[in-house]
Amino acid sequence: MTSGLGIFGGTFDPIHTGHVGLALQVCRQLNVTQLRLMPTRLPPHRGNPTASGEQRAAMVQLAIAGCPNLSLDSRELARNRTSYTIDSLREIRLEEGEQTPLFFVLGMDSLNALDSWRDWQKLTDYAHLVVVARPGQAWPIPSSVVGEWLVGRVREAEAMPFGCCGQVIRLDADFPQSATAIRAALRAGATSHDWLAPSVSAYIQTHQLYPREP
Ligand SMILES: Nc1ncnc2c1ncn2[C@@H]1O[C@H](COP(=O)(O)OP(=O)(O)OP(=O)(O)O)[C@@H](O)[C@H]1O
Ligand SMILES: O=C(O)c1ccc[n+]([C@@H]2O[C@H](COP(=O)([O-])O)[C@@H](O)[C@H]2O)c1
Repeated sequence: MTSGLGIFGGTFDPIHTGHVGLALQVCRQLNVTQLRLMPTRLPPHRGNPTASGEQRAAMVQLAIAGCPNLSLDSRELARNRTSYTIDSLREIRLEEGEQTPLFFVLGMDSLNALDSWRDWQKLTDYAHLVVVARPGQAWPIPSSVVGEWLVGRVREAEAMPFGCCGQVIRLDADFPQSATAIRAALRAGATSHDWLAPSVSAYIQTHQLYPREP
C-alpha cells in the first residue's frame, strides 16, 4: 500500500496553530507523508471570509514554512465559484489514481453538519474522512442522519493500515484554537494572538486584515 495523501480543507481566516498542529498529528498517526491545506474560495455554508483568497493562501504558506510534509493546494481558490469538497476530491482522486489512500481532514463541528454538504454520502467514494474532535466535542448522536450513516464506517486511528477510501477515522486531539475567537480578539484591539504563528501575525498587521472595530 502506498503511503497516503492528506487534504485539509478550511476557510483559514486566519490559519492558526491548531490547524497546523492537527495537520501534523494526522501525518504522524496515519502515516501520511504529504498533507495539503486547501483553502476554500467561497465556503458553501457561511458568509464570505474577511481576508481574500490570496491573503488566506499567503497566511497558509507562512504558517507551514518549515513543515516539509505540508503544502498549499490552491485549486479551490482558482475556481471562481462556490467550493464544494466533492468536486475537489473527485479531481484529486483522478490525479492520484486508484491506489493512493486519500484522507480528507475535518473537524467534529463539520462532521455534525455533514448532511448539508453537496453529495455528502459520496465523499467516502473518493477519500477517507478523518474527523478531529475539539476538546469536549461529542460524536454525532446515533439517531441523527449523520449518526446513522456512520454506523459500520468508523475506525479508530490505531486500526491502520487503511485502504484507499471509504472509512471515517476518528482522531482525538486537543486543540482549543478557533479562528472566530482570533478575529474577535483582534477586532477588540489585540495586536496579536497566541494562536497565530508570528509570521502570520505580522502579515495580518501589515495588511490590516481584522482591524479594530470602533
Ligand atoms: N481547534 C480545532 N480542533 C479540531 N478541528 C478544528 C480546529 N479548528 C478548526 N478545525 C476544523 O478545521 C477545518 C477548517 O477550519 P476553519 O478554517 O473553519 O477554522 P475554524 O477555527 O473552525 O474557523 P471559524 O471559527 O472561522 O469557523 C474545519 O473542519 C474545522 O472544524
Ligand atoms: O462541499 C460542501 O458542500 C461543503 C459544505 C461545508 C463545508 N465544506 C468544506 O469544509 C471545510 C471546512 O469548512 P469551514 O467552513 O469550517 O472552514 C472546507 O474545505 C469547506 O469547503 C464543504
